[in-house]
This record gives sequence, structure tokens and C-alpha cells, in this order.
Amino acid sequence: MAEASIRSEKPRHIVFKGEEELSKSLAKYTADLSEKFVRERGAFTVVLSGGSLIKSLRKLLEAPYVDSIEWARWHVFWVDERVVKKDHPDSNYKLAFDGFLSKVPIPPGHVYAINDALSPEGAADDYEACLRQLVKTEVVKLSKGNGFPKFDLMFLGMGPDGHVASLFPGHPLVKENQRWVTFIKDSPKPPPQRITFTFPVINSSSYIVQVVCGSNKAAAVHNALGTEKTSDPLPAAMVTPRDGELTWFLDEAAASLLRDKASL
Ligand SMILES: O=C1O[C@H](COP(=O)(O)O)[C@@H](O)[C@H](O)[C@H]1O
Repeated sequence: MAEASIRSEKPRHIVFKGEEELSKSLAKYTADLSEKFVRERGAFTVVLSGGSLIKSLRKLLEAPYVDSIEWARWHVFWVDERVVKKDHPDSNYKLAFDGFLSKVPIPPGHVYAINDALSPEGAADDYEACLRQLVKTEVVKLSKGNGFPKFDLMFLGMGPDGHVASLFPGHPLVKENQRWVTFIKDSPKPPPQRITFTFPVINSSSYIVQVVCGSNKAAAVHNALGTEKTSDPLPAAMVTPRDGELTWFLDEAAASLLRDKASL
């Protein structure tokens, strides 16, 4: 198990007056990266979170992006998933399908949902095997430095407790450094059974956006964006891409406890 990584400088953060402005900027940021990766490698690997993130992607469903993005080149994954049936209200797949994926022409074969017939252990193994196959076929890149998969763009949310994906404060899974995908059966946030990417996978991404809105998350934002060294950082503070770019997209409420909170 690795030591928790501790960053030495603050990641870039952008504060928006409200979630409406944030979602417009997030759409442009995403469309620009889609264009770049499709041009460079003919594919764009995108990792979604569950929760409030999906609503913040809604501007991608509007002009000009809905018509200009090369949706057929997108490959979509989940950073974490609840081990429930795909039509269950708690499913991150269902949330994304209903609010986003059903409205854009991404080929169904490019949408990599978990196998919802398996146990948490089985679903994590199965999802990792799927990623290993996609690395072989070069749909997903491999990080040269550490041998973990390297996704083009990863969208992260954050809970009020500072959790990201299904990696919760104080849980031993935050230190997992061998597996690509692992499972949890005692998630403090329901439902208890989930699978999740591990930190080495998250931190191998080329681009990570951490999207956080709301005053109930202000304390965790303040904690995670601080530079104070701690041996027990919040999971959100452990998002430290090794060879990539991290940008926090915050609304004014989430940024309200930061000293540097000038908004766009
Ligand atoms: O349970 C989860 O929570 C986090 C945060 O969700 P939010 O609704 O507070 O934005 C989410 O990022 C994660 O994917 C999800 O499984």
C-alpha cells in the first residue's frame, strides 16, 4: 500500500457565479478536449461520475456542441458504480443514460456499463478485465510511467465529506495501489455495495475536472484545496494527476470558504 500522495501546490480552480455559468464553461472545455483527442488519436475516452455531475453536463446537449462533437468517437466509462441493476434509481448508469447518454449518438458498444448480474467482487474483476482488453486494442491508452490505464478526460464529483468516486475518507481503499478497479461493501453513503476506480487509475488521467457546487461542500473544498500537509488527506485532496492536468470547477457557494474566490 502506498503512502497518501500529498501535493505541494494548489491545483487550478475556477469559480463561477453559479452552476449555470459553470455548466456552459464545462461544455466548452469538454468539446475542446473532444476535438483535440479525436484529431490526435481518433477516439476520446471519457469517464463519468454519478451524482450532481450529470446535470452539469447538460449544455453539451445544446447547440453548438450537440451537433459539432464527434459523438461516434466517444468511449464512456464510470469512475464508480453502485452494484444495483441498471434500471435501479441508485444506478449511476441509469442517471447518466436518462440525463445525457440517451440524448447523444454515442454507439451503444462504446458505453461500458458494469455487469449488473455479478457480485461486487465479480463486477470489479469484470470491469477491470474489460479495461485490460480495451488497453490491448488501444481504445484505452496505457500510462507509460506506471502501467495503469490513462483516460483522456475524467469527470469527478465530490461529496460533502470529501469523497470522490467511491473512495471515502478513512477507508482503506484510498490506499489501494495494485488494482485498477476494486469494490466496497460498506460504503458510508448508500447503497453500500459499489465498485470504483482506484487512485492510481484516477491519477493517471490526462485531464481531470473536479466539479463541485453548493455550500454544503464548501468546508471540504477548503480542506482539499489547502496546501497544509497532512498524513490523512481527504480523498478529494488525493486527486493529484502524475502527468496530467487537474482543474476544479466550483460555483461561488462551494468556493465560499476559499481566500482566492474571484468568480467568472
Ligand atoms: O455516491 C456518489 O457520490 C459522489 C458525489 O455525488 P454528488 O451528488 O454529491 O455530486 C459522486 O461523484 C459519485 O460518482 C457517486 O457514486
